[in-house]
Amino acid sequence: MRFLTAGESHGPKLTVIIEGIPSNMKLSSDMINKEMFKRQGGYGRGRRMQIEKDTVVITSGVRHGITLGSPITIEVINDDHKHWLKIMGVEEGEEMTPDKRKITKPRPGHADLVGGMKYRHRDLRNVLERSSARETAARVAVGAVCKVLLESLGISVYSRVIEIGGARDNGEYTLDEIKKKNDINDVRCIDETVAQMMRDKIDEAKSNGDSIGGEVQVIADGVPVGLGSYVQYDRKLDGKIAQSVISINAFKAVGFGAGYDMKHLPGSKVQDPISYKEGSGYSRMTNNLGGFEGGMTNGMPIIVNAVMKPIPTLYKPLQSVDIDTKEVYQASIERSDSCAVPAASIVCEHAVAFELAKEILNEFQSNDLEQLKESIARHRQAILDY
Ligand SMILES: Cc1cc2nc3c(=O)[nH]c(=O)nc-3n(C[C@H](O)[C@H](O)[C@H](O)COP(=O)(O)O)c2cc1C
Ligand SMILES: C=C(O[C@@H]1CC(C(=O)O)=C[C@@H](OP(=O)(O)O)[C@H]1O)C(=O)O
Repeated sequence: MRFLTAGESHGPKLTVIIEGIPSNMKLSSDMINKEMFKRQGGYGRGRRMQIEKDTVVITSGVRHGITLGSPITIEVINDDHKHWLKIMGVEEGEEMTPDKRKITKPRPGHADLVGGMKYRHRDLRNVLERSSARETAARVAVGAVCKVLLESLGISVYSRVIEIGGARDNGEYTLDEIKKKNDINDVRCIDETVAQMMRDKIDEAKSNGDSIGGEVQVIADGVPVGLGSYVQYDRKLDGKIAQSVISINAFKAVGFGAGYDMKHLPGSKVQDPISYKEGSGYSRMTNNLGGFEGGMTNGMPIIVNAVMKPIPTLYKPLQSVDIDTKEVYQASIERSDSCAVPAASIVCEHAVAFELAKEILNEFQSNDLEQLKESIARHRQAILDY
């Protein structure tokens, strides 16, 4: 399975083509929209999210609510586009007046300056339009399709926010609690007291003209044993997931299970002892490794923790240099998110869902959904019998 997204942040729409989803799977725009809605929300987002109503249109690969096995095309309209017609210059006969409208002031922490140098753009809007995290809406649409597939195979993927700007939810929860409570509030944090501390941190950053980041957690449950492989570096599934997560705008660190804490723990507190029970087979007595051994899933829930940096665009000006005049200036802005960690946790969840679905479709016969289910059921049985 593969996908490609296209579209500028303030262009008419985002488009994504997904190839490789099996035939005969139920799929509707509503199934995707419920995930899109979750990404759009979240405490700390800026005015843009009040303009957009992220709903998808499926324009290929589905008939009468059933996938055909052919490429699925999904479109997400940018409602904000109507305010940017002249600047985007996509209207028939619409002339650009580059001198007035071009962006020559790169924002620190964005792709602006390096992107301009690399693609030889003197108008940095040509970089920022595509480097914007608007693209993550398309990635959630893909992940939503993957989640429908995974659910039909008994695999659930969900996420929550663990920390924002130092306010951390250290609660120990069962998988069931996390699954049930992962959408309880606008910061996606299970502990209500910590959730309020997170909102306060966001408000504080905003009123200081600053921004904050945080940490999210994605969990995947019901994953078959043995996805990924130790035999070649680029077949290790934890590596693929890490790449996918770090490719999300502003994600700077990723860990599995005890992750970053492993640096100060002894081996006896990190490796997960193996147990065996007639009828349910092998298991691990703990899950410090987050469901991976040797780049392969070991049957324990996959636990991915990831850190998002603070939003780079700040109301409090940061120094930069104009690429035309070479003059130093203080970058200021009109609108931006001050924290997008809750929204980004949804993006992360969908990135992991994509990697899992892709790996499964790679590993098992999968032209048609029933064929895939049978193939996975046989595999699960063989693992039990081992
Ligand atoms: C959901 C989401 C929303 C974001 N919103 C903004 C924003 O409003 N303003 C901003 O400057 N950066 C925002 N970002 C982060 C930038 O897109 C990102 O930092 C930038 O493209 C540079 O990429 P890098 O941080 O991965 O190097 C957002 C990221 C995500 C995931
Ligand atoms: C549009 C989205 O996020 C945008 C990501 C973003 C950035 O620089 O990454 C900047 C902001 O856009 P604008 O400059 O239009 O206000 C965010 O709103 C979205 O998440 O759908």
